[in-house]
Amino acid sequence: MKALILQTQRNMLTLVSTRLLFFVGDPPPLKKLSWISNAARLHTSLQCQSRVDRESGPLTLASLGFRGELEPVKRDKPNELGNPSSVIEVPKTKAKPVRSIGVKAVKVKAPLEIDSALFAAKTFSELNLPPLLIERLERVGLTVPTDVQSTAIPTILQNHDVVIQSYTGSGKTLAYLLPILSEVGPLKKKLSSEEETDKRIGIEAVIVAPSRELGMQIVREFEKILGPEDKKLVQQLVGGANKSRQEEALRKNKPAIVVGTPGRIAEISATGKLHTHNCRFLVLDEVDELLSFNFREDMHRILEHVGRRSGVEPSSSAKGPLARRVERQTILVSATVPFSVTRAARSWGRNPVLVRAKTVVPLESVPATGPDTLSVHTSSSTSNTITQGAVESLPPNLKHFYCVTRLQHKIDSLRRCVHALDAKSVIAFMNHTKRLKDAVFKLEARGIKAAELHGDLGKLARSTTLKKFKNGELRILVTNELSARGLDVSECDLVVNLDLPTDSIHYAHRAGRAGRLGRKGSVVTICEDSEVFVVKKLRRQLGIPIQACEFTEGKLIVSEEEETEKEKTLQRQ
Ligand SMILES: Nc1ncnc2c1ncn2[C@@H]1O[C@H](COP(=O)(O)OP(=O)(O)OP(=O)(O)O)[C@@H](O)[C@H]1O
Repeated sequence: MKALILQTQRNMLTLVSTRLLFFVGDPPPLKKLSWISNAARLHTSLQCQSRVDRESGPLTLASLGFRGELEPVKRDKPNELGNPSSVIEVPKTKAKPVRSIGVKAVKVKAPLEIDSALFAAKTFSELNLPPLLIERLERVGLTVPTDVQSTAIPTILQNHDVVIQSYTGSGKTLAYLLPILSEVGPLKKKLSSEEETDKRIGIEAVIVAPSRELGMQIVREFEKILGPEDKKLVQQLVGGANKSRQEEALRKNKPAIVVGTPGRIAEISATGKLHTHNCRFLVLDEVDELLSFNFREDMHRILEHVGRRSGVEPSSSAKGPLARRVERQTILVSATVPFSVTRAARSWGRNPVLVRAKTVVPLESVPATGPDTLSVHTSSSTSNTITQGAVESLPPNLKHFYCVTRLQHKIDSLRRCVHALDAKSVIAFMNHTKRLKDAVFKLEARGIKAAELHGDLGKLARSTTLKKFKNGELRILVTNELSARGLDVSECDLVVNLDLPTDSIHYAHRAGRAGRLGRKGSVVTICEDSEVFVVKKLRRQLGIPIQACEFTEGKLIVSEEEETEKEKTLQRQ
């Protein structure tokens, strides 16, 4: 009996520890228990290290380490950002202190004062980037940073662990890529000879993305700046590609930066062919997606083997390279930052800060409790708070519509929609992979060049289709959730939901494929009559106008909507 009780207690401890590893989601299913017990053992040692000292003062220019030339400008003069004052007042949050095992109770802080003029850089050269890097940026026509870049770059250069949240297509990739290139590789800042002799070996930056397409896109962004002469500094480690060739390239080229998908990075890391103990930067792009259950095991390996968490001393029992690990800077990026990300960032980083467009706030001033998903089935009383992130993830120039049609007429509605809006480059989202082919067939039969893109296709087919779409050889890309995250096709001017997204976060990421970097774009949801209530719920959750429309005689006609009593009541709740 005693043995049975002891065993039960042990099992319970294992489950509790595992939940704390990622601070997200529901407990894993029983079939994962063997992994869980290993993870729990590891976690027990980590838990002791996870308490980090937090500086108690507010985040100021000085705390970010900026020099005199960036001192605050006069308060009463409008600054270059158009703010009435040069100081951004971050409102006091109403969050209560959080108490959860493994996460330190969070104190609500007084309003912060951060100099916004600092983040109003008009050129990349004002951002303290090395001259060689500026030269390369100019060579490819990049001279003016976006808001999120002018905020994130100096913050990352000051070694802060950061969460970068900014709407889709606002340039988050360069926001972390440039500070990395100013510290790693041939374009970096010139170091003193003393520092230069302290040569590091192995990988210095690991960038993780949830899909091959996004991984490859990030690699291309690096290569664009590095040029043919230095492009071997970066190695892609995406799934679906030849693993032996990737391993060979690691051995031969000795890259300093790797970009890949969690599965492939974890796989090669487990073979001992990827040396990441000296890694200084760990970037999780689309972090909220990477925290999903699908990636847990691989992410766990990556988080444990890439450098050492900031503020955590190597454990006394660690031997060999483990004992000599370099402290890493953790950078988490997404247009949507649910509570799971805030919690994870607090646990993995030292004094992490949240960069949101033109502002920087300590993460501890941001609430970290609440549901992690924005399902359209959540009650409307909670939806207001939980969807704040989704609203901020939408590009301001997008127009949102919905049109009602019968299921069998959806493709016809899509054709009319494309013609009425004269859209040149369209991404149409569906939920079921098997139906994509049929939709493409119907579109082609109507004389529209279209192709399908989904995860069941081979790597070559995926990249060929994407290339054709980017080149303008295809007018409509019919796809599933695979393309909702990170895909950057600057010409895309229309996103169509042929099936409804599951929640407002998915709506936001799908919508964000259009209207990139300040361009105009439209999002049209084609739904059945019985689905209109879901669209209205999304509209309420996101706080954006999604107007009812129809397409008649080649024109988009926006209809006036009468709010029913029932809707008004729902809205008041
Ligand atoms: N400062 C800049 N000047 C000109 N173009 C830029 C600049 N910064 C980024 N871009 C371009 O803007 C496009 C969108 O950038 P990026 O893909 O990084 O956006 P994002 O915020 O990561 O979007 P998502 O959330 O959808 O992943 C890219 O084509 C990129 O090359």
